[in-house]
Amino acid sequence: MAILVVGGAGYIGSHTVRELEKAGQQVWVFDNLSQGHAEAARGDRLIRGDLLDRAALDDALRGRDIDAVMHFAAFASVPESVADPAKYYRNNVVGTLNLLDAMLAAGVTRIVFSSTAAVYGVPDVVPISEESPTRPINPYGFTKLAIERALADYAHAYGLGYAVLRYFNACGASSDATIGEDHTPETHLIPIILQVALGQRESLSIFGTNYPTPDGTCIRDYIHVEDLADAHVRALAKIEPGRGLTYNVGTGVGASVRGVLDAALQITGRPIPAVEFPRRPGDPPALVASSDALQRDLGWSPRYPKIADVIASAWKWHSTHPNGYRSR
Ligand SMILES: NC(=O)c1ccc[n+]([C@@H]2O[C@H](COP(=O)([O-])OP(=O)(O)OC[C@H]3O[C@@H](n4cnc5c(N)ncnc54)[C@H](O)[C@@H]3O)[C@@H](O)[C@H]2O)c1
Ligand SMILES: O=c1ccn([C@@H]2O[C@H](COP(=O)(O)OP(=O)(O)O[C@H]3O[C@H](CO)[C@@H](O)[C@H](O)[C@H]3O)[C@@H](O)[C@H]2O)c(=O)[nH]1
Repeated sequence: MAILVVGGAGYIGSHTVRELEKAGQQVWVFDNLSQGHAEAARGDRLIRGDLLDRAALDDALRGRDIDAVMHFAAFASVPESVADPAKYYRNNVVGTLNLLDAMLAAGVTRIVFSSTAAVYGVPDVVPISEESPTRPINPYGFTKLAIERALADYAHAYGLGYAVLRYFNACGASSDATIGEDHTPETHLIPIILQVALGQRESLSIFGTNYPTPDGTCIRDYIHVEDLADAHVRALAKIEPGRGLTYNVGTGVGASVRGVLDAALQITGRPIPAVEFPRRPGDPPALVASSDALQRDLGWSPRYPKIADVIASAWKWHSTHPNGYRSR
């Protein structure tokens, strides 16, 4: 198959490109490099373009016999979406509708879409199954839920086939540590903790210590980026025209902010000072996935179920690339 990976120069997209190539697929990357890195994408297969530019999308999809799209391109920071929702609705919703329309015009009928645990808001029950109510508590989550709805309607009306993957917290790096996480500015917990361990930041700010969790800090389900990539390859193979699949992707095990910090202290053997701060707007107390459906239907299981292994993988990348892709 020929697959257009939109946002394929970014963190999760670039790892999925590798997994697709391992599976023998022909891959093209479409990315505006606003967050992504040319070094993370296959140079000769990188098409520089923007989701908001319909002509660029038409060009990318036509003439390459594209069979399917994997769509990673979005803005993805919860606090930023609270501060600047317009930026999120424009890129994540308008941009994606542009892509769907370009796909229909080019006769491309299969898409895997990066959704998020943020569609659940504050869940009634943890672990969260796909049937849990979707009630986002931040604009980022609403942008992803809006596209989930559009995909269902496009499937019904136009015969689009899709898989929605609701990722929990992506982390880690490729097993050979040649590609990994490099966001500017970095907002994610694990890279920030490792930057403190490397002496690049003075301390970790712990956002909220009075949540209704055992140690008072937020709990998240940290899913390794290669496990996410594997889920994409499996989901793509199951897509059928006019039908939609929706799966959570997580380990089923939660780790608190303090728990992640303790594991990082052990793995790095370095001092990691931490300072307590008030809660960050838009953060639910606990998000942990039930991925039973993904395991049952697609035969998927996480290769990195333990937080210590995830942090060790991230540490291998960050300690060998202290300045991300600029370290080369
Ligand atoms: N990182 C996580 O923990 C996480 C969790 C759940 C869902 N997601 C979703 O997964 C996807 C990928 O996340 P990531 O962490 O790899 O992010 P990322 O920022 O590393 O990758 C996104 C890529 O999309 C590109 N992009 C953004 N807007 C674009 C546009 N208008 N036109 C063309 N390219 C554009 C960026 O340059 C970047 O390369 C996102 O959709 C995100 O919402 C991420
Ligand atoms: O310096 C920091 C950074 C984060 N946190 C906390 O650590 C947890 C994880 O935060 P972060 O790594 O920023 O991820 P989330 O806000 O949980 O969001 C990620 O995970 C979501 C799915 O759960 C995705 O949708 C988002 O795109 C992705 O950024 C949260 O409780 C934060 O409050 C801190 O205490 N200090």
